[in-house]
Amino acid sequence: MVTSSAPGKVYLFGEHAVVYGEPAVPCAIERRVHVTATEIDEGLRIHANDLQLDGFTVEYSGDGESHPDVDVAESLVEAGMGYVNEAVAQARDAADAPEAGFEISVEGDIPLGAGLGSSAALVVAAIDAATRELGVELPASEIADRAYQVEHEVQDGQASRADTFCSAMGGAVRVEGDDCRRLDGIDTLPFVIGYDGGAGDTGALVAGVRDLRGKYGFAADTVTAIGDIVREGEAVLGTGDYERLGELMDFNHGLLSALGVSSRSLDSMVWAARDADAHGAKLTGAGGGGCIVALDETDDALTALKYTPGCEDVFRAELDTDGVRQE
Ligand SMILES: Nc1ncnc2c1ncn2[C@@H]1O[C@H](COP(=O)(O)OP(=O)(O)O)[C@@H](O)[C@H]1O
Ligand SMILES: C[C@@](O)(CCOP(=O)(O)O)CC(=O)O
Ligand SMILES: [Mg+2]
Repeated sequence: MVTSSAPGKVYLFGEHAVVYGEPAVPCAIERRVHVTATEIDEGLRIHANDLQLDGFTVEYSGDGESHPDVDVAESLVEAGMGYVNEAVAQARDAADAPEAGFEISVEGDIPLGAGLGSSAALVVAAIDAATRELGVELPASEIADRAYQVEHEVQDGQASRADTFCSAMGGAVRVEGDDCRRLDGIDTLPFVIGYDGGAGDTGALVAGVRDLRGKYGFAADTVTAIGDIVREGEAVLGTGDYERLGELMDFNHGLLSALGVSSRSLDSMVWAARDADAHGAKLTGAGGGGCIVALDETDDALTALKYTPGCEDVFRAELDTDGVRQE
């Protein structure tokens, strides 16, 4: 039996645009998914107590064919099983053990579908735990690559390498197409996260941006402009100039909003943080609902968000310099 964990992330800059080859800077946070893998004779049994959908807590176990008997959209359950099925397929492939059976248990403290990268953390931790259980230790870069293949597959060909690379390596990273690297010397950033209790459909939101980008030249220009913000932002990152970083985060949020991926509750949390004098605030991840990230080393944004209607949870998230690890 092996347990591995991997962190979630926030995007300082660049989500969505990264899908079209612009750079992005995601940062790992100290919220993790833990996956325990135990080799069994054959098949796949999955326990995922965290798969909370519309207030239901679901525990399912399946062999990839059967479905749990729960009153939630089958597509959501299939997606949840899909990530684990594909991660296990990658582990079998990496360990050259095509017939290996597994019991997989998943638990974590990252809200699902909220822009904090729970899917990437799940896949990265699952590949690490399952390969180690088979006696194979993969380098983090290979786990990142295999986890990307999984997200790409499960999300219908719509995924960048950003989430999976960040979760595997930890820290602040920079991803531009296939070029993925860790940014050295970034040990701390004062992240405050506001969560509206909701979730966005990553695939549908990415498809919406893709359609707008195809339809209007100015939408394609907006995607390029997000890339410009990232290029400006990465130059500022090492200086610790939170004022400028915040200004760029605000601009990034405006452009994401123009691309149609914000929501009323995300906007209201962003404005609550700004009104409380955070350096800046933006949605993180696919959007539609879920989380915002603000930059504030005081408790002011934290307190303001606590009293913001529509904000269900607020917490400080430390930058996690550790990526995937065995527990
Ligand atoms: N702890 C978990 N247990 C089961 N499934 C999970 C878990 N964490 C993530 N998932 C899967 O990942 C999906 C969320 O991924 P996604 O929509 O990309 O949002 P995000 O990555 O921002 O959380 C969930 O709907 C579920 O299918
Ligand atoms: C919108 C996107 O840039 C990030 C999605 O992040 P999340 O799954 O919502 O945490 C998609 C991607 O990069 O694969
Ligand atoms: Mg995801």
